[in-house]
Amino acid sequence: MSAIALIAAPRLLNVALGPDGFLTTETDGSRLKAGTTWVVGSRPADTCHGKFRDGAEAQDAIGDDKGKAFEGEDLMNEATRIPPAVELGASGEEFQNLHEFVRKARANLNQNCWDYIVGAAETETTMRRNRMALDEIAFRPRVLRNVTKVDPSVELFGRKLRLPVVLAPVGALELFDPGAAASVARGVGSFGAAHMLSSVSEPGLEKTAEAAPDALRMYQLYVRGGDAYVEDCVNRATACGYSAFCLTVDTAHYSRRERDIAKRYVRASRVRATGGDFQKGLEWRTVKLIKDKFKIPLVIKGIATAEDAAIALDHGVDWIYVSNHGGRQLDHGRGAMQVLPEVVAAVAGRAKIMVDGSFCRGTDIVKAIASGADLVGIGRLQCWALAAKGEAGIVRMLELLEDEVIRCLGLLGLTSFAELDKSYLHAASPTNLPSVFSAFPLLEIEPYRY
Ligand SMILES: Cc1cc2nc3c(=O)[nH]c(=O)nc-3n(C[C@H](O)[C@H](O)[C@H](O)COP(=O)(O)O)c2cc1C
Repeated sequence: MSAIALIAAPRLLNVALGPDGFLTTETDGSRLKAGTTWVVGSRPADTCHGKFRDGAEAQDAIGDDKGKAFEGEDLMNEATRIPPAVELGASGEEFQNLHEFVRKARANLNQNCWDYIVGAAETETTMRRNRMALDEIAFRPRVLRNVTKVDPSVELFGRKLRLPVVLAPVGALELFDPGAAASVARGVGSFGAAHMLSSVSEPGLEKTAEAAPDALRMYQLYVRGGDAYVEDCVNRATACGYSAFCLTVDTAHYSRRERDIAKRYVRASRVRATGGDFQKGLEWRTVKLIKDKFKIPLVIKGIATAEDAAIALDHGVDWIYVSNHGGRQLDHGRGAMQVLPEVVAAVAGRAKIMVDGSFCRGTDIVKAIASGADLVGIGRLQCWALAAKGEAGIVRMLELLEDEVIRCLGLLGLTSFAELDKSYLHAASPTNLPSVFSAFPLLEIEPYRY
């Protein structure tokens, strides 16, 4: 029996899924009464797989069987699908808003690890433009449409994802959690989103695959060796069941991270890094080599112009990843959401598109998909969630993003991403100054300077 949380008015009960498919209270084993509202975390009653270790199993148990399981009990009538007001803020979950991960991460991390997450290149202008570009988009909602049931899932790589979200490649995740990328991949797998493993994060390609064999995993490489090295990496990724191979191409030179320089601090993994000249010397020839020799879908991460998107298409690249590395590489670049429209136009449906850069809220994800992206990368927010609560933090972060996305789509008058397009967006003036935290106005982080 799998336990989930039940809210009946303000009383919190534990309920379990019995072998007959009915939900029963754990205290006395009685079946739930008609009209009882139950939720898992902050999510509506009919998407309760988040609490289960194995999302697929739970979806089978509850999602698919719900007609039979709840017939006669009237639990799944239209009225009870909508979570009650008491659910938000009273579900017993430790993290109820996304900004709570940031606050907890700040408390858990030392200054060097904290700066590694929040910092960017030089004046950190590109990073702030990422946020500004998102804030410069407003919604045009439609009303009086039945949005009782909103499904934010999408199909990619031949499988269903609960959200169009990939946890972006992040190096040195071991600074935030001992399980590092394995914890992230497991969390992503149990939730049902996608993960991209960085070649410079522990525990590495094979061990991360072993930790989350069923998760939708992609592998991102910094090219720090010759052709044989690249080919070996593609072979290993393919053998370990990664669904795509990614080259990050916006890191020809490592940027000036002035927070670190000011402290005279160099991260241990940077001291150990070798092969920087291969990164500097990288050319389209390597893209051609991979496409000519291998079948695995290829992602190019760090595309920032329509011109380079077009060259990538000429090389048969499968995914264009619009990114400026979270503003951590070239300073004074454009915000990712300023770049996305010209890339979408150049690609014209001939490849899939990922985008990242300051995506921290459900509304951000909806804006990207409305603008033509297929998958949205989450960078810093992933680090904060991992530093706050490890694997469980990753799952909870995704649950909260899902909750925000469902509410956003519903309030736009939409029941799925398939119905979303640019007509739901409008140019707008931002209302606040952008910063690495400005998606979370309730957050107070003690200011500091170097
Ligand atoms: C701490 C940290 C480490 C990162 N390491 C990598 C990496 O190893 N490879 C890579 O392609 N991108 C790396 N990135 C960039 C992310 O993949 C992503 O492009 C960026 O974080 C998105 O912006 P956001 O953090 O504002 O969401 C890193 C980002 C952060 C915050």
